[in-house]
Amino acid sequence: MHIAVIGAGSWGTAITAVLGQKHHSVRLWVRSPELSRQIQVSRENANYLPGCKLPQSVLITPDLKEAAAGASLIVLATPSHAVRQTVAKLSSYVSPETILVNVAKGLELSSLKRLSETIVEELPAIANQIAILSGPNHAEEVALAYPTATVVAAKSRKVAEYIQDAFMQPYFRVYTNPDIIGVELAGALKNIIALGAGIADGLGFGDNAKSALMTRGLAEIARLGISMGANPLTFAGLAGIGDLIATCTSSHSRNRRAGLMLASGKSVNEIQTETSMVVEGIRATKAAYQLAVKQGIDMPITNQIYQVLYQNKSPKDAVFELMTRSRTHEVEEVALHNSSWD
Ligand SMILES: NC(=O)C1=CN([C@@H]2O[C@H](COP(=O)(O)OP(=O)(O)OC[C@H]3O[C@@H](n4cnc5c(N)ncnc54)[C@H](O)[C@@H]3O)[C@@H](O)[C@H]2O)C=CC1
Ligand SMILES: O=C(CO)COP(=O)(O)O
Repeated sequence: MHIAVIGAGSWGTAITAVLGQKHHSVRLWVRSPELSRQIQVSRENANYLPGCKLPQSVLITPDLKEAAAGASLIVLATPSHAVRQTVAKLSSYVSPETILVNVAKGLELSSLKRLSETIVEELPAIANQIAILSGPNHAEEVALAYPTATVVAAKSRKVAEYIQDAFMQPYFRVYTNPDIIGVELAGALKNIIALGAGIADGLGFGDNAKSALMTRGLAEIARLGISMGANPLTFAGLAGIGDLIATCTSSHSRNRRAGLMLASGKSVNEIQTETSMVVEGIRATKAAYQLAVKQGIDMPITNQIYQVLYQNKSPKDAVFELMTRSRTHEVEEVALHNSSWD
């Protein structure tokens, strides 16, 4: 099996280590020729994941053709904003048998499409071989071979199981799920709530606030997801609550860290300038805000974070507005009709 990993940020590098320990033919595409040379020599990506040694067998290259041509499995590990353009460049190296798994978490801002939808548009010939891998997976911990679990979602069970087998390691356990919509939306939208978790921590709130934010955050993620065709149970799984717990509580989370910076009064521009790594939640908040309007779905936390990011609202005012909204039920009206109070 020849595997290409496209993108050498933290996650692409950690995934290359996982796959390189198991497979002989793994190629890593690095956008910057200079960084590619450095990794080739040191076997380590000092810019994005220092300390993670890549096996000698892994080929490191800045040449997309050399990485991807002839690959039976392509792992797409760029940030979400680069997915469409990267896939378009890959199209000449994809064969009718190629399987592609996207590991970026986000939405396309210009179209509000899920990333798998944009990939299918660019690679219609392999539409049924496109999958998503998502879950509570910080690259820093995967690099240390700490026990980790994740989910691969694909239309076809055969494709999902092919990817499951390719990735499975004693420290990296992969589950399958046919719900691409749910897995993909859960991964993209949890980053918004992670910004909120950072804000809550930065303002000095306690466990009650964090717990309420995560629980009600998941409720609005699920509400939007279900309106778009997701399976509600996916949000109770690794890609849903699992990823939300990891990202809202971890010191590794870039989105949570960005939330801390927002609480300290920094603007979005300042945060993006000071952070060399991608903070997906900043774009995801704008996309989800627009999607919620389009779908007619109430997403109060997303709405407040949107105002903090893009309309200069103070985090404290956002918290006050969330806490003093008009009273509501915990469970959706439609579900209340099926439950048992009188
Ligand atoms: N870091 C992590 O632990 C995890 C990250 N992810 C997701 O994986 C995706 C990639 O994240 P990271 O590897 O963490 O990013 P990173 O911030 O560590 O690195 C970003 C990488 O993207 C490259 N890049 C930036 N703009 C590009 C463009 N226009 N075209 C091609 N490449 C470009 C950079 O050169 C760099 O290699 C994100 O969607 C992230 O949410 C998912 C799970 C875990
Ligand atoms: O999705 C991720 C880990 O699963 C990465 O995003 P954060 O760094 O914000 O947690």
